[in-house]
Amino acid sequence: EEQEEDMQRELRCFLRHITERLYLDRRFKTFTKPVDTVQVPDYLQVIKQPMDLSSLLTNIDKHKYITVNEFVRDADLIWNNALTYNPDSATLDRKIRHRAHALKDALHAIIREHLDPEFEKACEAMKERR
Ligand SMILES: CC(=O)c1csc(NC(=O)C2C[NH2+]C2)n1
Repeated sequence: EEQEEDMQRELRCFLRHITERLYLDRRFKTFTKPVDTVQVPDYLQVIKQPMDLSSLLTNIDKHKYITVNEFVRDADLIWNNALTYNPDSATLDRKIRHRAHALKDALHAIIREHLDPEFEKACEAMKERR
């Protein structure tokens, strides 16, 4: 009903704020768009669930996430995929892994700083009711 729609609108606003903060951070430029599988042809053999910051924004606007936890599961794919695809000691791999860890830390710091646990509980309760 009405207050549930208000809560979901507030959730989408919160998730957009997080995603836009990360999108604007120059360290995370490599994570803003889907990996170009023409330039990186073996990417989809290695990574089964690609994710990126622009896709998160699209998903938010398509009402894919009704709890913060569902959003975090997709957001965690971004940096986890980068660790998986870049395991070597080569300089570029290490640079991307460093950025992946920075993305993980920034994502979870913003959530810890801004998320009211009672709000997430209310979203989870609504998910159970549906
Ligand atoms: C987004 C992401 O994880 C990504 C984009 S390119 C890349 N890695 C490379 O191009 C090579 C360095 N060893 C493979 N990783």
